[in-house]
Amino acid sequence: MERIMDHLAHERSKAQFSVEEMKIIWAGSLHAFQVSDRIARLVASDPGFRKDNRAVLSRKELFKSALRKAAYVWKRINELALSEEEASWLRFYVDELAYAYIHWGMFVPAIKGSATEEQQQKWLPLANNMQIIGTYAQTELGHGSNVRGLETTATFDQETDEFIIHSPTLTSSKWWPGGLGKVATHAVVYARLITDGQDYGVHGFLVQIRSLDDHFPLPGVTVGDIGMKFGSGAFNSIDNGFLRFNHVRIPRNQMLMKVSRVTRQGKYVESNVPKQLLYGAMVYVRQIIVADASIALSRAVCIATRYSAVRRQFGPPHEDENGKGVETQVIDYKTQQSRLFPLLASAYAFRFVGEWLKWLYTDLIQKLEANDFSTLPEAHACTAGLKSLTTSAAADGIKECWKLCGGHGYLSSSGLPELYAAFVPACTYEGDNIVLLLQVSRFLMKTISQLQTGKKPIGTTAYMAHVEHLIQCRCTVQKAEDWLNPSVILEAFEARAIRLSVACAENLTKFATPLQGFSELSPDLVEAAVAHCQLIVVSKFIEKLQQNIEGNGVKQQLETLCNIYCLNLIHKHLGDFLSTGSISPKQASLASDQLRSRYSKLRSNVIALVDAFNYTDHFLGSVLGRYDGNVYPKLYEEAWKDPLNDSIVPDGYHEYIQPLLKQQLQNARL
Ligand SMILES: CCCCCCCCCCCCCCCCCCCCCCCC(=O)SCCNC(=O)CCNC(=O)[C@H](O)C(C)(C)COP(=O)(O)OP(=O)(O)OC[C@H]1O[C@@H](n2cnc3c(N)ncnc32)[C@H](O)[C@@H]1OP(=O)(O)O
Ligand SMILES: Cc1cc2nc3c(=O)[nH]c(=O)nc-3n(C[C@H](O)[C@H](O)[C@H](O)COP(=O)(O)OP(=O)(O)OC[C@H]3O[C@@H](n4cnc5c(N)ncnc54)[C@H](O)[C@@H]3O)c2cc1C
Repeated sequence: MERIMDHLAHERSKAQFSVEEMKIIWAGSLHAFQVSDRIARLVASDPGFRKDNRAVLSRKELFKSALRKAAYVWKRINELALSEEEASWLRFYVDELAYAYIHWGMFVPAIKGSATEEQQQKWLPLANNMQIIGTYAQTELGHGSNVRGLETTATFDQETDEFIIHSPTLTSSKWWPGGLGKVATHAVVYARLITDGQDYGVHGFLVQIRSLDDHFPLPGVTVGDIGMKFGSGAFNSIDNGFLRFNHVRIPRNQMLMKVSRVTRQGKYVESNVPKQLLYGAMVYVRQIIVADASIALSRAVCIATRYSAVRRQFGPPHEDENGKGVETQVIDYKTQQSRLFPLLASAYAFRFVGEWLKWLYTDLIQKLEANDFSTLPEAHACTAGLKSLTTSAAADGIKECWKLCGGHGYLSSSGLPELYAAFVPACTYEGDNIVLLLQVSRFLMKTISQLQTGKKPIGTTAYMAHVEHLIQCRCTVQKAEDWLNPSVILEAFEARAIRLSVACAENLTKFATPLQGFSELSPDLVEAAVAHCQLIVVSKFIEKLQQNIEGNGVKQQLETLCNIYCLNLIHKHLGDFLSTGSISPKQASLASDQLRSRYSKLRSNVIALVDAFNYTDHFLGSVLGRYDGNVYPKLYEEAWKDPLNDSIVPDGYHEYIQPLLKQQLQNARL
């Protein structure tokens, strides 16, 4: 036991940089670090936030436990008079999916984004004080991705000055909204607005669904939970629900009227803001999900890295720091490094691109407030594309981390199965990842077509202004070290991205209609979108390194991580880089050489690099990822806690095992 604890300490002593300074870089600022650190410790030390028994709870127990915790979170926020920032950190570190995620993450932002000032003044105080609990009811049984295909209707009745909300078909039943099944009192419901016999498409409406007195559904409302979801724990603590309306009436002023409104006379009036603002809550949540992807991936990587340093298998006998003969740490196998280190680099890359995306979103909001809508298409493309890219990579990465931990990774106590089950739906919710990439490709094709009109591309598409150069340039790498030059990397990624996009644009012209072309070429368009999004991540990582980065050795570690992130992408997408002529086969081979050498350079720092995430053992929730590396005794201890071990002889022995054994014995005697 002692040896293992010493082992991680020895790993930490090998770090070539200041972990404390890296913690600040990871958190985003000294202030963010201090607040998050304080709240993380507060949560970890409070027995009310225990979560180690989640995997063995039944659905009902799990749900009730999540309700208790959500109420306790609210109590502590008020008792401690936490600021909004501190409250968000508290919810984050409690790490229990509950209705509050949708209430704060979607219901409140939907009101902020789509309601008029007057409506906000009425509804936001109620929501902010949790006097009402809200959900975001968009998806239906028959349509999720295709929002324009939603079937729920909101028909204006001029006589009573009300909307009649109705579910005309089974497929129009709302299906999936979180917190809807058993908790929410109100919902932002997306429905087709019909007035004067005309259908004006999907709009948002604020609808009360349960009584504030006895919590029963209001007349005309049928509501319930959609059932168990993948994995133990994970999303089963939340009540994703179904909802049907039978001619439910709401006052006219509960239509969210920022984008358009219906007058007392039933006239439909559009305002001067783009109708896409109706989808504003989705843009908001997508940028949060990118931040969440870096968190989820970094948790898994932290677990797999610490465990890989503790675990020993095979190998020529080595001497450890105390001169004892030991087997090889699995982290020293090159295959383990080539699977794990790019994931560590991705966690950092996604953290930085998430930080940038948060800035882009804040900038968008400021512009929208000044009636400047010019950056909305780019913000939509970036949030959609990066949400897709980072969640797909993080979900795959978590699964890889579980395999990197061998058999023990499959145990609930490793924390990895639940982390995977809780995170993988991020590839679907808030927009299916493929559908979102197709949105990005549409944006790219539009940008390319506008190049011919002389319109200058801006922001993340600014590189497209150099299309002529990027289409014919040749990568200058001649030796492995040349791959450490950020401008060489950037140009290779820009060339690959634009060449894939231009090829799609050219191929699209060969079809009878753009629609047919888009459909036939959609796999290619998705690849072009991925290349563009990877370029964004690469360029934001490189930009981060150009900032003033303090701390002993911190910048050097980030440079190594950046190199690994980029070179591994080249390695993984070699087909793209070679087929577009962005690099040559010889340069690809030099990139692989450089990648191997970066792994060796990173090796002695990896434990410190995961320590820099500053995750408490409570938050990690993993025996394999414990800070002290004391894995084996704790695994044994955890095993004893399983309810099956409550009794020596299992329940069911007398009914099913004993008679069987006796029968065999009798048969043998006969
Ligand atoms: C120390 C460490 C530090 C840590 C830092 C901080 C950590 C923070 C961590 C936080 C943790 C929080 C964890 C969060 C986890 C959350 C938990 C659970 C949450 C679950 C929520 C799930 C909720 C949902 O799923 S809600 C339902 C979402 N549904 C969808 O997304 C549907 C997808 N479909 C669509 O979006 C559209 O319908 C679309 C775009 C596919 C269809 O488009 P289409 O072109 O057919 O139609 P139009 O609608 O007509 O579009 C025309 C036009 O508009 C443009 N456009 C489309 N969408 C948008 C938009 N959103 N914004 C702007 N513009 C848009 C489109 O591109 C077209 O443009 P053109 O120019 O005409 O081409
Ligand atoms: C855990 C969880 C929580 C959720 N929470 C909420 C919530 O709070 N509120 C809410 O309203 N919704 C919620 N949802 C619903 C979610 O937003 C939708 O499931 C999501 O938008 C995907 O839509 P879909 O299910 O219709 O998938 P579909 O669109 O039916 O996708 C099925 C397949 O078809 C493919 N496909 C679809 N369209 C195209 C296309 N045009 N081109 C190419 N391929 C295509 C997809 O890539 C996918 O492979 C939640 C979902 C989950 C899993």
